[in-house]
Amino acid sequence: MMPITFSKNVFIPVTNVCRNHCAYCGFRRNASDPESVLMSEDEVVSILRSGVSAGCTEALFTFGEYPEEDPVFLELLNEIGFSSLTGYVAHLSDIAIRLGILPHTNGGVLSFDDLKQLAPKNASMGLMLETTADIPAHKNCPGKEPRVRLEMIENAGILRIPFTTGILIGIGESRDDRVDSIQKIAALHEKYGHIQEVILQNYSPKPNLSAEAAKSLGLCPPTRDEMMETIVMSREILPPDVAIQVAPNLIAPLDLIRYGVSDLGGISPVTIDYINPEAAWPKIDELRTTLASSGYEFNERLPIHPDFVLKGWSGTETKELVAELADENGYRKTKAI
Ligand SMILES: O=c1nc2n(C[C@H](O)[C@H](O)[C@H](O)CO)c3cc(O)ccc3cc-2c(=O)[nH]1
Ligand SMILES: C[C@H]1O[C@@H](n2cnc3c(N)ncnc32)[C@H](O)[C@@H]1O
Ligand code: MET
Ligand code: SF4
Repeated sequence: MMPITFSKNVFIPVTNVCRNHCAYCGFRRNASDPESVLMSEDEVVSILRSGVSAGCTEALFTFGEYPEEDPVFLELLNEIGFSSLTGYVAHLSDIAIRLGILPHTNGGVLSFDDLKQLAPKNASMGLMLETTADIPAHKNCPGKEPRVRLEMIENAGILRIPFTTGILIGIGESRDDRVDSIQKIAALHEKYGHIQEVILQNYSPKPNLSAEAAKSLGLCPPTRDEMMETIVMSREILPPDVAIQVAPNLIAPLDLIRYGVSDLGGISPVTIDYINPEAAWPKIDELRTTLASSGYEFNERLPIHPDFVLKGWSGTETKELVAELADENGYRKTKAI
């Protein structure tokens, strides 16, 4: 039986400033908001060090998309010596690699040149397609245009970046839209072979939007049955080498496995899920015990999936560290005691 996989990560929310205004997002802030954040190098280093001490292999750099479009943010970035957020994230990635933890960047849409700059410093990267439908929740979100997202996923293929994408379920899309989104991902994978996993993420309501407002925008958390149906549909469309991931802090994963879920994503013993801060991480040992009682092995992987480790696809500057952290099958090497 195929093992269920996960990675041990630390979440680094470099900035919550973002040019998009996704209605479902509780993470985003305006640059002028007192709660807006641009993490300092010292803050990032301290999280990276805690991650390394806890045995994590993944530094998940997640942030708002092109916040530099706001002059207030650009000023803050300039003050710390950078002219682009990509430049700053590249610098932080260098530090992560030096400390012994592998970058996986998901900061929304990036231009071809920005992707090219970050690719060598990342074990893998990600961008959720979200949906190919034109939905009210994506009003005022230039970076959530399906065309723009599909183009970046294609660019990642051209650059041979091991890639994570997926769809967000319950944001106003129809069943047919879900099928269309998964078909578009499958078509890109057929062309480039770079999709390592597809996340089926259930929309989870945030306190900054009233239930009424959410409803009027078409936002509605999917039922468990809808999730199962989407897993079955995705498993039929995607080739078997693409893993299907659900987030174990957003949905109980056990009985979803027999429908096709094979990965539980990044789980952190150190940081919270800054995108879904209300949803605590399950304990890795408890998950392992529950899975074992149903006959499943729970194997730790790196942010880059085993097949891609074996194919040697990780960013050039991460290769040495990947070789150090992976075993001969591409999984996380069990540490010598
Ligand atoms: O903790 C989270 N991790 C998220 N991750 C991280 C993910 O769980 C793992 O880090 C990847 O499987 C790589 O190991 C994402 C990664 C992507 O590339 C794209 C989207 C996401 C979304 C989330 C998320 O909402 N919360
Ligand atoms: C990083 C990814 O997090 C997802 N994301 C953003 N907001 C929410 C939410 N309320 N519930 C679940 N997932 C969310 C999006 O799919 C984004 O691309
Ligand atoms: N801003 C990026 C995106 O939506 C990643 C983080 S979302 C909270 O794609
Ligand atoms: S989901 Fe990502 S792109 Fe959308 S507003 Fe939030 S941070 Fe920005």
